[in-house]
Parts: sequence; structure tokens; C-alpha cells
Amino acid sequence: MSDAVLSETVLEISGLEFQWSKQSPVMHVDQLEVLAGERVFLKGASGSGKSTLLSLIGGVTTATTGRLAVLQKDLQSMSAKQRDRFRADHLGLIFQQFNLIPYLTALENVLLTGRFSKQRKISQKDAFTLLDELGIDSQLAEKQVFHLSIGQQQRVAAARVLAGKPQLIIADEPTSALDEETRDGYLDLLFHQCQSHGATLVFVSHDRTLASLFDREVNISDVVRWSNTSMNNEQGGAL
Ligand SMILES: Nc1ncnc2c1ncn2[C@@H]1O[C@H](COP(=O)(O)OP(=O)(O)OP(=O)(O)O)[C@@H](O)[C@H]1O
Repeated sequence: MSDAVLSETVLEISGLEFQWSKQSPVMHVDQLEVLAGERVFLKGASGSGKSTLLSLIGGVTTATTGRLAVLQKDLQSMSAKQRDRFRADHLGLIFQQFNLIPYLTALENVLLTGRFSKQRKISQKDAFTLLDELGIDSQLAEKQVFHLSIGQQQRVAAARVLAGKPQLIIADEPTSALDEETRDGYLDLLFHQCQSHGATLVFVSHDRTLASLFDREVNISDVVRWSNTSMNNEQGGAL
């Protein structure tokens, strides 16, 4: 049984500080916790730090201070290589840009996930099934993705992310390019897949009408604040 199944907490952040550069403002995240199986909607104004927070959770960037644990593993203490491996094995990142390889078929794109992580390698048969569950039949699955519609490409991208059952899915504005009907269908499929795989979902969107579909809504301004100094300097100043 994996650590994720034993653990109730999938994401745990405390006292985190991050700066894009030495001249940039300091981003502080005092406390944030996400439990296994939760669907969390993260909202906030443009520039408030949603994508920055997701890149920290995904281990793409690292904080200077504090604790950030995903599936009970402290990303802060990992090397860049270990974080890349951890991301490939356990996380699913969905972006507005699909990052599909256009000249490969939908099926080949889905099978790519297993090239980066042995534990997420799935058979061709399972890849067809996953695509089919996301509304991409076997005929479409064998087409190069540049022949598919935007909505279909979005679903192939979701299938690639869901392949091999990642425990935490991080989605950054994945529906902003979709019309209302395609968006609702896509969300239904994503929720269904997360539920049947027991995955946790952290989803960022500007579209507040989506919030009611989630278990919990988190306003970024309640968890993130920006300042010109790190906590150590602030405390030093207050003494
Ligand atoms: N790669 C980067 N290098 C330097 N600064 C960055 C970088 N990415 C974001 N920032 C800065 O970090 C702050 C937060 O940006 P971020 O992209 O996280 O906000 P956001 O809430 O996702 O915004 P949006 O809703 O517009 O996508 C902004 O001041 C932005 O200029």
C-alpha cells in the first residue's frame, strides 16, 4: 500500500517563503492543507500568485524557507532531479496549453506518460480504454492530434495526465479556451476520473461560476501574502 493511501493529507504547506529573484517581492504562504480525495477550487485576482503557488506544489520551483510536503514527502529537501522523478511518478499537471506532441497520435501521446515514469506505464489496451472514457474513440485515438478539435485535444491532454493514476492533479486554467458546453463536459469527465482513481484535485480558474462544483473554495488572498521582506527580517524589525 502506498504512503498516499495511508495518509490523509496530500498537501501540507507551512511558513513557506518564495521569491522569483532577489529583487522580487517575497511570497508568503503561512498555512495550506489539502486532504486526500478533495476537489479544491483556487481563485484569486490576476497576479495574486496562483500559478506561482502551483509551480511550488508541482516542484517546478522551490521556496527559500518553510515546509511543503506532497504525499508526506518534503519537496524542499529533494534535489531538482528527485523532484522531477517525484512529479513524473505522482503528479498530474494540466495547463491551458495542452503540451501534446502534434505529429504523434492521441494514443502515442497518452503512452508518453509511461516513458517518464515506469510506475505509470500503462498498456496500449488501457490507454485506449482511458481515451474512450474521456470521449476519444479508437478511431480518433489513432489520429495525429493536430487533426483533432481543441475540445478533443483537451481530453487527450487530460488522458495523458491521468494515465497511471497520479495521486494529485494540479490544473491551471484548463478550461479557459473551451466553450461552456465543452467545458462542462470536460469537468464532468475530469471529476469522474479523479473520483474513480481516488485522485485529489487542485484547480485554478478565473471562472467563479465553477466554484460550486468543488468541495472547497480557497481564496488565494487568504493563504498568500506578498511583502518586500522575508519573515526573518520582519521579525527582526519587530523586536
Ligand atoms: N517566471 C516568473 N519570473 C518572475 N516573476 C514572475 C514569474 N511568474 C510570475 N511572476 C510574478 O509573480 C507574481 C504572481 O504571478 P502569478 O503568475 O503566480 O499570478 P496568477 O495569480 O497566476 O496570475 P494570472 O491569473 O494572471 O495567471 C506576479 O507579480 C508575477 O509578475
